[in-house]
Amino acid sequence: LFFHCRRHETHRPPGPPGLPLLGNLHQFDKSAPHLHRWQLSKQYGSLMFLSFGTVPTLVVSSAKMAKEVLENHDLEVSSRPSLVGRQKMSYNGLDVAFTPYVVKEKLRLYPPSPLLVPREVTERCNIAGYIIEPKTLVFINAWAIGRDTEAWENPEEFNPQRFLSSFIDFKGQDFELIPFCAGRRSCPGIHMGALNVELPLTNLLYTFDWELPHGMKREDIDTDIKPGITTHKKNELCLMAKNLVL
Ligand code: HEM
Repeated sequence: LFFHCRRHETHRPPGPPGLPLLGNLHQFDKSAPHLHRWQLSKQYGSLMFLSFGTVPTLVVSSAKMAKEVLENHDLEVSSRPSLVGRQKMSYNGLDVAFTPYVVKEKLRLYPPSPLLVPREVTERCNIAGYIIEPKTLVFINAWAIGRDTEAWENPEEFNPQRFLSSFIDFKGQDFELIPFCAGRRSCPGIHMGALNVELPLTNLLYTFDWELPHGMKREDIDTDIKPGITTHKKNELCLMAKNLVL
């Protein structure tokens, strides 16, 4: 078994060294895994190898590599590990502001599921020259891809206007914006999900004028998120609804 593992190690993408049996589990940051893996990917590259105990894991952190995995290797990387079967998805997008551009910008910077839903490799495949073995878990880090400096200008800036002069959409064709992922296992509820964000939000904004509570300034609004599989605001945003438009 030892030699078997060593032989495959030479074909693996780069990644932080791990401990015997534990792999990289001891380095696992439960509170913000997408941030931790994004930081690691800056050191080890946008196709990075981790071991969670005995489970081999790939982390994809750039638009280019997401295209390679989800388009060129869509078939081999389209299974699901059984552990995620009952994960709940969140459709709460009510912390975003107006118009589809803003929805897109929100989905870029705060994807509802930052590490998307893990996949499992079923067939041995070559990704970017590396040999990836069956049973490897694949995480596509949508959080990192939304901040990919090769794909986005000033990626950390919340600037919905960037979509006014661009055709980039979240339908799974443009790999720099994949909150619903892409390929044959992408979200079948994409249209319902997007409408559930856009319609309530549009109605709320059309019907009321909104103000910050007395004494609160724009700069006081924080965008921190709670640790978890899906994105929830850490601190609630309280707004005052005024002037009902009849
Ligand atoms: C803003 C709302 C939503 C977001 C961001 C979202 C995101 C996702 C993501 C990232 C995946 C994994 C896709 C992949 O691995 O390629 C997924 C899968 C899935 N989603 Fe959604 N989703 C949303 C709403 C919905 C809704 C409204 C439904 C159903 C009415 C739905 C049903 C599903 C199902 C059944 C899968 C599993 C598909 C498969 O494994 O083949 N989603 N979703």
